[in-house]
Amino acid sequence: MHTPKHKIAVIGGGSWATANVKILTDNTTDKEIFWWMRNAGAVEHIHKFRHNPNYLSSVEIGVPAKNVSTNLKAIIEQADYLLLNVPAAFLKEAFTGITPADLAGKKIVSAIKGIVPDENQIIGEFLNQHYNVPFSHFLVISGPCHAEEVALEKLSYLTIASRDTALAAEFAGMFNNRYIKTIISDDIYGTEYGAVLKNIYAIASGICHGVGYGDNFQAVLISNAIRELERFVAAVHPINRDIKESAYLGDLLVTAYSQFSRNRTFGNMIGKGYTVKSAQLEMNMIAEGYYAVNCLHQVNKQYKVHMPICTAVYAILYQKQSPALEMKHLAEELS
Ligand SMILES: NC(=O)C1=CN([C@@H]2O[C@H](COP(=O)(O)OP(=O)(O)OC[C@H]3O[C@@H](n4cnc5c(N)ncnc54)[C@H](OP(=O)(O)O)[C@@H]3O)[C@@H](O)[C@H]2O)C=CC1
Ligand SMILES: O=C(CO)COP(=O)(O)O
Repeated sequence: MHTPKHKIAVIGGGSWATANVKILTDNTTDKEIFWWMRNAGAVEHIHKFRHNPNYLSSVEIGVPAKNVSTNLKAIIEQADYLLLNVPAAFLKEAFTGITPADLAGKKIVSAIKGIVPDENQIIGEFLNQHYNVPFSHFLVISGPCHAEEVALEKLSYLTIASRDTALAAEFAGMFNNRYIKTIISDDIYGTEYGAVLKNIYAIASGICHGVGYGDNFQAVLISNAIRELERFVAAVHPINRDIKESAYLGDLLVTAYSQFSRNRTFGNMIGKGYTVKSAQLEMNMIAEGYYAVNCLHQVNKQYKVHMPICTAVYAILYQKQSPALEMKHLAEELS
């Protein structure tokens, strides 16, 4: 019987997990794909109809039915690579019952763009400290890429970062395909934090739009956002990086401007006067920046970086400050 060279388990059942299953399937190198999600009804639907009923439902699923399951431990056991797509706020819950021994020797790729609440850790730090995952086995996937455009096979560029760039290149070889190009990086901290921050700036962008600012102001907001992002990642992990690369600036631009962005959509609703709860219910998808801005507020107590945009978003979402007034104050600070 043929034994595939690599076995990759996609963990999570939302839009990005579904897009990643498609990307991996459309790469034709020798590998076996497994897929875990918590929703038993969705698993049953995929077994029968080969489509995820709840997210990117047009995508045909090429993973064999026997490899799609709600049993996380069993899925992890069979794989050598785990590709994490569970929103950061629910990662601890998803990993209930999983031990460091279960993850021993696994190579773990995070496609999550968030911070684990309460721990206030990005995913690499969280897995390292709570599950003994060595950084040499940890990779990050990021860059400007919306799941909806993957479903349409629109050309996209994703950055794969790891301290071990040979490992990043190995994974890239199983991931790139005719519409996905991959870029290799060794900047895991900058890549993770850059993705976390751009979600918060996309919320700010949506709020500005919601309260009535136009394209002219939004351009100034985003110019300031990239400088704020650069200051923060330089404080956390000072290396020589070009902030104009697509994993940083590119992801900020797509999220701040795209019609597909969950974070921008959420911010727009807040700007228009929705409460956080009603905006979340209306969207039915996860805006990571909402959780992240609270965690970042805690993390930045240590670094004390000047972050007026994050501070304004925090004040609006967590201190019930008026979006219009906060944006008016922020506008006085921008240049
Ligand atoms: N969508 C995109 O284009 C991209 C997303 N990402 C990142 O991927 C990650 C996943 O986001 P995405 O796929 O978009 O999310 P979606 O909003 O599409 O899906 C949300 C996922 O979270 C699960 N979920 C919701 N509530 C809970 C809960 N209380 N406990 C456990 N799980 C829950 C849902 O499970 P269920 O369906 O069972 O409720 C579903 O699988 C995020 O970090 C995001 O930033 C990164 C790049 C692009
Ligand atoms: O990370 C993304 C695009 O690169 C997705 O952003 P949203 O979660 O705001 O849709």
